[in-house]
Amino acid sequence: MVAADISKVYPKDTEAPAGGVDDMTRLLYLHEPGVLGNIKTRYEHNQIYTYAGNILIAVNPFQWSPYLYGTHMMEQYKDADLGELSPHVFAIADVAYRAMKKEGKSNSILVSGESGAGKTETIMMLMRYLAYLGPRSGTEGRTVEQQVLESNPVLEAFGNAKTVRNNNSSRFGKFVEIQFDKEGHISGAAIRTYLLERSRDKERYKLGAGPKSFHYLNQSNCIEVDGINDSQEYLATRSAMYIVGISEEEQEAIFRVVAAVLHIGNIDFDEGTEVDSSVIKDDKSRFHLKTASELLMCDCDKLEKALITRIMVTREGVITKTLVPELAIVSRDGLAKTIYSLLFDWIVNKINVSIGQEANSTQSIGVLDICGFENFEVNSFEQLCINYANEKLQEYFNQYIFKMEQQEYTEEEIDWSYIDFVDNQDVLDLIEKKPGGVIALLDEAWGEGTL
Ligand SMILES: Nc1ncnc2c1ncn2[C@@H]1O[C@H](COP(=O)(O)OP(=O)(O)OP(=O)(O)O)[C@@H](O)[C@H]1O
Repeated sequence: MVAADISKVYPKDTEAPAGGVDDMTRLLYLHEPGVLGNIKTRYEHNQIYTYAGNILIAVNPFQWSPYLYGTHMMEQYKDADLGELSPHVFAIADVAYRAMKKEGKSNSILVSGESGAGKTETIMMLMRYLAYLGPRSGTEGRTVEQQVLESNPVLEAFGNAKTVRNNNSSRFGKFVEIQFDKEGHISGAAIRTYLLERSRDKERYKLGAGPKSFHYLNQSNCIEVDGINDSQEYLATRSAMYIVGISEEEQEAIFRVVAAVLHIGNIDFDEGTEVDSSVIKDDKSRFHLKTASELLMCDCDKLEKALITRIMVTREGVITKTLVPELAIVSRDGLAKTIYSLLFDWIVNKINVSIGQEANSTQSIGVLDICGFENFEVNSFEQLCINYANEKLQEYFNQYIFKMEQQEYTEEEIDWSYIDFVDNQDVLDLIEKKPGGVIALLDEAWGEGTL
């Protein structure tokens, strides 16, 4: 028996159906325990999807159910109104597709959730269903949906990493735009990526010493992952690269760049003889510097200079400043990250050329895959960017779901009780508002050369 203050107890709907309700708006009491309880009840009845109005909540079942996503299911959801059948990801795609056709306007579906929640799988289902609704007309061979799906292994090979939560976690945001012609048939697709997390936990590329010997790979002490066979993954990546049209020569260049990034990470510095300066630490570091420059086909001396100095543009003119070893490391890591993300952008561009983007497309359905909020023990600039992006999405959600709806009720003089929601305007002001906002402070630090 527990004694509790009545004001702190949430009421329970004693007459709620045993299997829960398929739309949260039908809950008698709409509070957090009620919402979570409903999701749990449904999950126990093998229902992983639940609506909250026109938003779909999905619980990752971690077990495959072919029945749930088969052609038979697709046939049922085609042209069915939202809410007519059990909640399903196909229903969301169907609404977006029909609205696009009816209004002749593009639509977007936002898929959000924390790492491992099932975003990537959900997006695959959305694409399969859209390809089912509007197959590309008059073309032979692979469908756009197939091509977009085939590009996944390549994107994953360069954009994913193992995290504590997910062995194959996407470390980038993705916006897949499926383009349609006037008849509603798929006419092309484009993949846009953003917010790539660039921090990453063999003889031709001088990688003989193995992953343990590379600073960028040995930080986590996790070199092998159960159930993942690196040589098989490598072969799969190579064949996926051929499929998306990356030639043998280009693949060779890609691996050269990746190897160069690893070698750059192993260049260490010592204090130089001049004040606030640094030099390449020893022969080992010099070997990595030389190998990196060979792989990148650039001048070794110029690469060295780029690492241990910084060029600053001031009102008085351009100044070359030497860097202390700690700052040379920052500059080294910055260079490695930039090279890696440019490589990733290049690969994405290559994939888009191969899929065939329609330049004059007027209607499309975009599917946005974005990591949910992140809060690690040590958070970096990348977490700030991800969390800021999520705050912006939350603002959009608040704007559309709460503020506008409530405004409409007021205007139409409908009797309603105000729903309390957490307005995140303060957080956004903190980041955006000038002066004093985080962005303004970062700008200033950048200008002064302290960043
Ligand atoms: N609808 C589903 N049915 C069955 N299994 C699923 C489903 N959704 C996700 N999973 C399982 O959960 C795993 C993680 O899902 P997924 O990779 O889609 O997560 P994510 O949200 O994209 O993660 P991250 O943000 O870290 O990339 C998948 O590899 C798959 O095994």
